[in-house]
Amino acid sequence: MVELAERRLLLVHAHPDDETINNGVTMARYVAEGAHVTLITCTLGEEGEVLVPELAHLAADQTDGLGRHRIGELANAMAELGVTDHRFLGEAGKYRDTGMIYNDEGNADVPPQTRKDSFWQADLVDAANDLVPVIRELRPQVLVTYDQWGNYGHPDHIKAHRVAMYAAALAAARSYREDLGPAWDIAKIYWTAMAESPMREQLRALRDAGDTTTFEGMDPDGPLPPMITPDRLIDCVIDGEEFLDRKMNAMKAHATQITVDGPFFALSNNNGNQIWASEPYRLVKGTPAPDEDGLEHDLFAGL
Ligand SMILES: CC(=O)N[C@H]1[C@@H](O[C@@H]2[C@H](O)[C@H](O)[C@@H](O)[C@H](O)[C@H]2O)O[C@H](CO)[C@@H](O)[C@@H]1O
Ligand SMILES: [Zn+2]
Repeated sequence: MVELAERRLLLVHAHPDDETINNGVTMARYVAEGAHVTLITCTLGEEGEVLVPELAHLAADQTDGLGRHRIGELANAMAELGVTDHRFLGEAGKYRDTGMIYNDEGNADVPPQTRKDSFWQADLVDAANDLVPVIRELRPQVLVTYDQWGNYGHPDHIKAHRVAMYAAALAAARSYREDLGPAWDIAKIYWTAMAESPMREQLRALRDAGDTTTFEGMDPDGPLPPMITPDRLIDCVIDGEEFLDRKMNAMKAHATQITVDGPFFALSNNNGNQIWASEPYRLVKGTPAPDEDGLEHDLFAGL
């Protein structure tokens, strides 16, 4: 078993706010347990919406200052979670937020009007070469990123997945780019996920409470969108009620993106603690080491 102090976790996300939404409890828990937690964020989120009226001028089609502003939001969110090592891929602003241009099931046919400096347009090898030295420097035992569809089809999420998975393979190749540091093979790779039954439970709670707008159109007993993973495909669940407050405060730090009356908080207002205090994962590389319930409850299990 890897000693607590020696445990190193690397997370690769597309925009500021994704890390907290998907893995806030996980990050806070491992920091509290003494692991080294590193977040790589691939873009500044320049094309995001601005939910704070007084900051509307920051929008991409106005002063285009949102990306710089979200650096501060991310720093505040990381302070809430206790994460001290958070970096931008390459450097802050190197890869620009592509914008919300949905892909059907991750097909890479994003419309040509995507900006040339967008993350989606970045050369995959060049972007991976910005991550390989970080992997070889940190030598993490565990990597977390999105699935092949970026979990919900956003092109920056899909690209972050591709860069993370490709960089993990390149970093492990002894003969690849010795100038980028000694090879390092990450033992376990997980894709962050949203599990079916907790989502159905929360949808039921919301609908029972009369909320028909949050996750509009999703029926607790009907078909769910592809972003929701069937329970049988979940390998690990990180629970942490004791870290939920930190996660919710970190979500609030991303004020231009997440409002307390929006869907992310609606569930917490309606007994949604379970959904936000429980973070599911799919193990895509490494040997599973499940507990008696058939699930892992530690990303470092078996190491
Ligand atoms: C969670 C996440 O990935 N957020 C992205 C996403 O934001 C969405 C986008 O602004 C869309 O226009 C809104 O309707 C939706 O509510 C938002 O979640 O895409 C942004 C632009 O690429 C990105 O900055 C943001 O971080
Ligand atoms: Zn995102």
